[in-house]
Amino acid sequence: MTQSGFGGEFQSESIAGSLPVGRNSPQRPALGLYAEQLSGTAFTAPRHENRRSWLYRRMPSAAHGEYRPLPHGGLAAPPFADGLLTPNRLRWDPQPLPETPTDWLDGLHTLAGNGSAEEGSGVSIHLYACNAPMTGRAFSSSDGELLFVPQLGELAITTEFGLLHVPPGHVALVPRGVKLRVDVNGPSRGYVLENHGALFRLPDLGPIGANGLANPRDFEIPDAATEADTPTQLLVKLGGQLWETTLPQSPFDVVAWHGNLVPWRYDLARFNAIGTVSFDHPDPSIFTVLTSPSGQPGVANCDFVIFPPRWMVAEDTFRPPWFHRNIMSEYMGLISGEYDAKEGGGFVPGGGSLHNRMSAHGPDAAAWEKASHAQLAPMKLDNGLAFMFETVRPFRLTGQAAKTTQAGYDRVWQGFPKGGA
Ligand SMILES: O=C(O)Cc1cc(O)ccc1O
Ligand SMILES: [Fe+2]
Repeated sequence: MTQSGFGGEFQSESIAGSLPVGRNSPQRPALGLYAEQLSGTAFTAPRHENRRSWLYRRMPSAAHGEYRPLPHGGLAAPPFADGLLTPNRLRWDPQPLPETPTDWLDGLHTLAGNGSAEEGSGVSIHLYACNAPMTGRAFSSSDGELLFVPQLGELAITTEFGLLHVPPGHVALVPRGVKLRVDVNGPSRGYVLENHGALFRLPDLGPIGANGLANPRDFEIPDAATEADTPTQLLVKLGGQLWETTLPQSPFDVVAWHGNLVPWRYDLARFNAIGTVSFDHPDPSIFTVLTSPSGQPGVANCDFVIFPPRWMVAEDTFRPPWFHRNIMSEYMGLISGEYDAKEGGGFVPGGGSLHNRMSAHGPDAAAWEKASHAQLAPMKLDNGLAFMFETVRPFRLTGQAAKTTQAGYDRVWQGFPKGGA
């Protein structure tokens, strides 16, 4: 990957001279290629929000037959007509890995969602567990951009813009409508956040200054690459429903492209964590990697937040997350290691938890006990990488999610001694 940046103008050509210079749609593009625009925002979106790219390809995407609905079973898009909305604190074990060959798309199911994919608001949370490459098929979602958060196994995501290798500890984003194929080389598991709302961007830094958190130069952009022609089953998701059609050619036939709507990958180890050097536990917004604004100032449709390895130095402070009730809703996952608010077990890599709008949560009794009596020397938290999808709307669960919750999660907040005289 030769280019990096966030939201900038990029360009790539796999054959010299295939990218038009100084224009987008020449009368006859080089090599008999077809010029095609892909928009991520309305044509008339303000310039600082406007995202689109131009693709120069062997066959126009339009050259396909009728789509037919294809049952999948595990996928849905909000609003879920019968989705469970609950104030209960919920937690899930990691999904079991498949025992028979299962590719990424077959191993994908929707856990929760909010807003409306059709209205362009909210998010869906999908989980995947798979062990086989996607062979002879390609997928794209018309419902939203896809943020991949692998937990086990490296993903090789072939996209129309080129190839992304995404091991655990990295994340990747594929824009809405961009065709992709996910290949794996062993048991693989992870999380996918589908953003139905305003496109993810880097948060403003305010008084932090011009540098810090996720720095734009660390977002890596793929190089244009094409594949040999092979008949391909093309699957698109619209409103949670899969549709399929067969192409005589590979959809990964883009010889050159340019624009500011691109897939990228980001190594979470590059995140420059900022924290207190005096006292008190800062709000977790300090760890925002990406934000999708809701339209209301300062309120996110969705924030993608991480809890990376870092030094804890706060004096006279309860250092883990405090007890809280949050107007925003929090889905958390664990990529590796442990999470400092949960010392009592049960929140393990590949698992997840949900604390919906205003649900009381925070340290479990074991974490509270330990942190209340800990010697407050500077201490490196270096065993763990957790993340949070924090949204303005509460999550509704799919049927599959509601059926698979851990029993007895409420018990982690039992056994506190009563304070007061
Ligand atoms: O609930 C959680 O563990 C996530 C979280 C972490 C934190 O440091 C402060 C608030 C918060 O919701
Ligand atoms: Fe929380």
